[in-house]
Amino acid sequence: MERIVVIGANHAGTAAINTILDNYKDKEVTIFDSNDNISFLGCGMALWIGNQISSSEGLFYCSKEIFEQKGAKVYLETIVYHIDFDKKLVFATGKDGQNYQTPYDKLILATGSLPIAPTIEGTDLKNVQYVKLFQNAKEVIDKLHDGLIRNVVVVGAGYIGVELAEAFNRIGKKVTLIDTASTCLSGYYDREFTDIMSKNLESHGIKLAYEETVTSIKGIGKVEKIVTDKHEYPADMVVLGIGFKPNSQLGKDSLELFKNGAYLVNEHQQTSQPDVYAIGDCATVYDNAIQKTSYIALATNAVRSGIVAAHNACETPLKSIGVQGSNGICIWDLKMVSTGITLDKAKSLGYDAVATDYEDTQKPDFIEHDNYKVKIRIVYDKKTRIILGAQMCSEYDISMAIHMFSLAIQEQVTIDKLKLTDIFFLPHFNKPYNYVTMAALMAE
Ligand SMILES: Cc1cc2nc3c(=O)[nH]c(=O)nc-3n(C[C@H](O)[C@H](O)[C@H](O)COP(=O)(O)OP(=O)(O)OC[C@H]3O[C@@H](n4cnc5c(N)ncnc54)[C@H](O)[C@@H]3O)c2cc1C
Ligand SMILES: NC(=O)c1ccc[n+]([C@@H]2O[C@H](COP(=O)([O-])OP(=O)(O)OC[C@H]3O[C@@H](n4cnc5c(N)ncnc54)[C@H](O)[C@@H]3O)[C@@H](O)[C@H]2O)c1
Repeated sequence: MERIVVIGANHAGTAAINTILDNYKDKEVTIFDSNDNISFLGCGMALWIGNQISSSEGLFYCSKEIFEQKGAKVYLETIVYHIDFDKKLVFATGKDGQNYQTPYDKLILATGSLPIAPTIEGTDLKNVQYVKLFQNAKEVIDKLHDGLIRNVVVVGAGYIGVELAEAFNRIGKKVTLIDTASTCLSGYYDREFTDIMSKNLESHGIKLAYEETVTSIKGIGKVEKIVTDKHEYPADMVVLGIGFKPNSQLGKDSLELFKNGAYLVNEHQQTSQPDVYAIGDCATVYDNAIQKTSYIALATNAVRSGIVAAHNACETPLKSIGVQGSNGICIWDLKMVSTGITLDKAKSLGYDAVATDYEDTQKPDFIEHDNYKVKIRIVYDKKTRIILGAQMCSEYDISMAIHMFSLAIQEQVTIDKLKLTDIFFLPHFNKPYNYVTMAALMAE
């Protein structure tokens, strides 16, 4: 029986494991994960902290028991500390001290990512929190319950930072949001969109501290304030959300790596050793927007790469079709979605890129209720006309529309082709001259 070992059983690992166990009954699957839980949806953390959901119960969709019922051997709270890639052996130690030396025919690395730690004084103080694991969220919530936390400073105004700033504000904390960049969500949207989010955050009382670099975190035993190159802010809790780095410790000396340290994989999710696959946040993706290998840490990418690796590891050839980094955020009533690259990023990468913008209400004016404004930007290459990215925001749920742009980028569709694309009309949903068509028609 072919032996498949999977290291890491969160989103990427879970997708790979379920695909193997559900489709290939003739495989012996062994799973190691250092954590005591599987499949925690980090996206629920802000909802849980902000009291928008009553408990964390629904934030898991798989378990050790489910894998075991399907026939896998599962070792949780067991750290893999070494892999002998020549002898094809995985070395691990359990919480109880038990040692494992497990041979494999195929190995799937799903070790994910780690939060980036800033190299500043004070990160070891009490109440300086990273927010990645279920345990991190629980610790934050337990501390919030003791009533002594009033001022929360969130460092990093990316997706985690903005979502958590809202969550802390919702439960009555005084929140300061710091970023070195000149705006929030700068990796995902152009300024025309991020300004709307900044206004949204400010209007709810969140203090924005952009273009500031944290120089130290101060306190005696526990955090008391945070110092930047421009100001000081009182802080009873500091949350660090300045991005993820791939966790490629186990294979860094044996496998080829991308410039940020992620395992470099091909379209079959194979690393530089053909029997070793890497998936999710520890691996690269192929970014269709820029037609290059890249790194985009998202649960959706993790799941898809897990499915691809599982089939290939089980001798069913399957190619990854690449990703566009499609993403979304909802802060209070403001929904923002994007895919591909922003105009800023396109220009910085050397594209002769331009954007076409349009703003309108979602539905005809005679629809008097729930008829919100929608703002759209489509970024495209002036020479090739190929769509490079799209951004949308509204109080209306426009999220599904971004998927069309995701597919358009994947398939290298031009802005001109979009002009006359068949988009249906019904007043309950949209206008005959809808904003997607209008934005495309107005392209230079
Ligand atoms: C607060 C928050 C909100 C998020 N919201 C979203 C969202 O809304 N949408 C979205 O698409 N993405 C979101 N993400 C990102 C998403 O969670 C990650 O992209 C996803 O978790 C990646 O999955 P993964 O399985 O590749 O890696 P990870 O989730 O990092 O899992 C890696 C697993 O490997 C195990 N492991 C690591 N090293 C070892 C070892 N040596 N031995 C044994 N086990 C090991 C770890 O215990 C872990 O279980 C969010 C992340 C956070 C933190
Ligand atoms: N809604 C979602 O889809 C969602 C939600 C949460 C997280 N995620 C994903 O999880 C991953 C991690 O999220 P994240 O928010 O940590 O990363 P991110 O890349 O979204 O944001 C990091 C932010 O930190 C800032 N930054 C970097 N160094 C800094 C420093 N020294 N001081 C202050 N600011 C600094 C950056 O300018 C950026 O705004 C991302 O890939 C993200 O897309 C997605």
